[in-house]
Amino acid sequence: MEIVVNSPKVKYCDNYIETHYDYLYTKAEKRGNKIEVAPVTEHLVIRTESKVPRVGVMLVGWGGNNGSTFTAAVLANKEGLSWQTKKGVQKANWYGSVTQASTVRLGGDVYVPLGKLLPTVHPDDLVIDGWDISSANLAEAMERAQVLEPGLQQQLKAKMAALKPRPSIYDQDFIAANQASRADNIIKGTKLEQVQKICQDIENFKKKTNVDKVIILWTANTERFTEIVDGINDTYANLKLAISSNHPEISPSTLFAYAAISMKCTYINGSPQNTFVPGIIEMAEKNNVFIAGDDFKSGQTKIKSVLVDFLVSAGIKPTSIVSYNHLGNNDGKNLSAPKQFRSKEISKSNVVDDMVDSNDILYKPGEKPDHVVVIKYVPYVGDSKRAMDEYTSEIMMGGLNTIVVHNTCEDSLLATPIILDLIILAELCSRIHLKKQGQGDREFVGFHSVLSLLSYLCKAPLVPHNTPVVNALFRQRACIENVMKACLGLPPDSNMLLEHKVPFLMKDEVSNEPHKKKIKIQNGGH
Ligand SMILES: NC(=O)c1ccc[n+]([C@@H]2O[C@H](COP(=O)([O-])OP(=O)(O)OC[C@H]3O[C@@H](n4cnc5c(N)ncnc54)[C@H](O)[C@@H]3O)[C@@H](O)[C@H]2O)c1
Ligand SMILES: O=P([O-])([O-])O[C@@H]1[C@@H](O)[C@H](O)[C@@H](O)[C@H](O)[C@@H]1O
Repeated sequence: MEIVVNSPKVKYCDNYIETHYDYLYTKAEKRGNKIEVAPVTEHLVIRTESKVPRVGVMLVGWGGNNGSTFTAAVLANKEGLSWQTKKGVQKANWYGSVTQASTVRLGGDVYVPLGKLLPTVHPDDLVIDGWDISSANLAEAMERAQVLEPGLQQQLKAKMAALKPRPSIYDQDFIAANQASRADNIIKGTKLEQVQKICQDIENFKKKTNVDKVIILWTANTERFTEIVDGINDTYANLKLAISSNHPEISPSTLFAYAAISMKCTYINGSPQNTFVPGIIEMAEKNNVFIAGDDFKSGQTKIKSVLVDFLVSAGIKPTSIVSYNHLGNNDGKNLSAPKQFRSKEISKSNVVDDMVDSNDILYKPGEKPDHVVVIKYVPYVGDSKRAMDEYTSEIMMGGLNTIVVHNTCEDSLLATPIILDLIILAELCSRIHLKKQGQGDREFVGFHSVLSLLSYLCKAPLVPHNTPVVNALFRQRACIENVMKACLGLPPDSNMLLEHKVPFLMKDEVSNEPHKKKIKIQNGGH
């Protein structure tokens, strides 16, 4: 299925799609008791390279529940596998992926898969590799994860067994002590030597697979937060020196990010820790490399960013949010340690700030709902995360409304499609370049290195300095959809549907006779 835009503003060239796009937005400023508002139009030229490269993905934590499940899902979908379950035959699919299983309205009642709006990497074509502190091969990891049905695992076993994670950087100071028993596959040496080895691994992977681009994604365990120390990790130069001097406060995830950026590879953080210390952000900006994160937005938080948005935008005041969950996978085991839980608690707690701050009718300055996050490790339930949420809100005249949500799922089957979308959308963004119209031979430029367009997929979106954090889920999704439409010269869906409301815009013009309501009078009723 091919989308062809009929517009003088859209040019289909051999290697790219080019559009002349008027980007409209509004500037508003409070001045005393006045608010000054001005519509702004930026006349842009947007160029999207249409040749999709051969993409390699290197997962840090490849042998984990998410890493092994993602790899199995790519193979199972590529081979069109199906397997017997107690409810019948199940076929491989990408449910939960916004690029593969969600649609966007092009116009009228025509909907297309979001991932088909522009040329994007096909999941079947991804080449996967990675690192793990555990030496288990991917078949052993898949079995250990207890996520996928045996009928599927059996079909994948041989191929997965051939995949072996590369030795990784292990630092017991950053993840829970209970992870030490897994650490039998580590790179010895100083931090600089470890970074150099990671760079060699990336180079080796590129040569072995002949991929055009490599994206590196952290799906390893949650680390404790790194302390931001002036002179150590506060600038790119200091970070470089700190690594050379083997400073203990440089985490494995920051070392991976440093290596990735050194190799010009996009780096994505699927966990909540602050991998992106200021020195890394400066390094990414100076090297014009994408970084994105933090912490996959997969389940309980995703629902929260919809429910609170609904409540606040409906003028209802959430006053207490209690998010409890328990799970029994290794992620849960790692999070049972206080410092690692604290990283997750932070990323799960800030997700309502933008919605609360948007409504000063409900909330006084600085006022927030009570918000509690609880995570418990219960080995027996494995990857089947049980989440229970209670939302208490004030409604009018002193009324209270309490919403309780119970949500059970295989956590890794929620995170795996998020990993796919992060990879596909990050790669697409690397092929989009813009400039202002009328700038002649001025260079096209790409998005800012901090790829906030991926916020939809992250609990704690990393954004460029001094720019707003958006957590409301459908605003985040609209950002992705509308940027992709802009690359086709198409306007955002305003949802006004005036073509169905204003007679002279309606397809079959209707008479302007006032609409006579037929009111049935029954029993002389009033
Ligand atoms: N729904 C979800 O599963 C979900 C949602 C949001 C975030 N996350 C985050 O994703 C990450 C992975 O989740 P998971 O369920 O796959 O966990 P997991 O424990 O099953 O997998 C993590 C893997 O990372 C490995 N590892 C740990 N430190 C490493 C290092 N320094 N280098 C390389 N490998 C290392 C471990 O050996 C393990 O195999 C966690 O940080 C988790 O908090 C998961
Ligand atoms: O994405 P989400 O469901 O809000 O949050 C999840 C937590 O509830 C879970 O305890 C943790 O193990 C997962 O890594 C994930 O972060």
